[in-house]
Amino acid sequence: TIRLRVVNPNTTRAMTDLVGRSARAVAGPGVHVDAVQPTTGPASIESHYEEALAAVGVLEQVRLGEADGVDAYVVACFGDPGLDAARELARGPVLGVAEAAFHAATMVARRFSVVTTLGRTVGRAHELLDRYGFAGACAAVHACDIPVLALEDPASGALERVTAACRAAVEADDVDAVVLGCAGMAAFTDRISAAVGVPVVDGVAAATTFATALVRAGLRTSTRSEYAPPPSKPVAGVLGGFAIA
Ligand SMILES: NC(=O)NC1=NC(=O)NC1=O
Repeated sequence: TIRLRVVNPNTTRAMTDLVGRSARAVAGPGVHVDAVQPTTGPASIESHYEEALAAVGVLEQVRLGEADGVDAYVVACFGDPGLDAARELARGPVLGVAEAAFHAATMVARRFSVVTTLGRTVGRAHELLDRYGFAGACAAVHACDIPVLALEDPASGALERVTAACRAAVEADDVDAVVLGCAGMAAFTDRISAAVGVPVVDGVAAATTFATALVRAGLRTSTRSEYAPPPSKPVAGVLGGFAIA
C-alpha cells in the first residue's frame, strides 16, 4: 500500500476534511490517504504573511510523516507553501496542488486559465506559472474575490460565482480548460466542468494522481544537491524543535 499524506497548510479542519475527500476520490485501491493540518498556523492562506507562517506547518507535518513512513506528500494549498523545503525533508515525492494542476491542464488542453480567490493572490499564481514553466500555456489568472473560508459557506454563493468566473474565462481567454486556484474549490470541480463544458482541474486530485504515479514508477525526490537534507545547525527559540540533528 502506498501511504500518501495530504497536508492542508491552513488550520481549518473543514478544509482538511475536504482535501482528504478529494484525494480519496481519485486515490483508488492500494493507496492510503492521510489528510492532516499543522498544529499551529493561520486559518486560511491568502497573503504572503500567511503563506510564510503556513510553510512552517507544512514542514511540521512532513517531519511527522517521515517518522511515520509516508511514501509521498501533497501540499494542498494553491500557493504551494513550503514545497521546496518539504522536498529537503521527504524521502518520496512532494507535489504542490498548483504545480500538479498546471501539468494536468496542459495534458488535456492547449491553453488554460486560472480562477483563484482574492486578487492579492494573483501575483503568486503568476510566479508559480513562471517557476514551473507554464506561463506560455496560461492565458490569464482571474480572481473571483471570494475569501478562502467563504468558499465553504453556502450563503456566499461561491459555487455560482466561481462557475461564472470560469465560464467568463473560457469565453474571454479562448481557453479549453480551467484550473481552480484554491483547494477549497475542490468540491465544485465536476459541477463547474458540466456547466462550462471544458475540463476543470482540481489540484488536489491532480497532485494525488501524479504523486502516487511517481511512487509506482519508483521515482523519489533527488537528494544529490538542491533537495539534499538541510545542514545540521542550531535553531534558536520557539522553532528549536526544527533543528536538524
Ligand atoms: N489561492 C488560495 O487562496 N489558496 C488557498 N488558501 C488556502 O488556505 N488554501 C488554499 O488552497
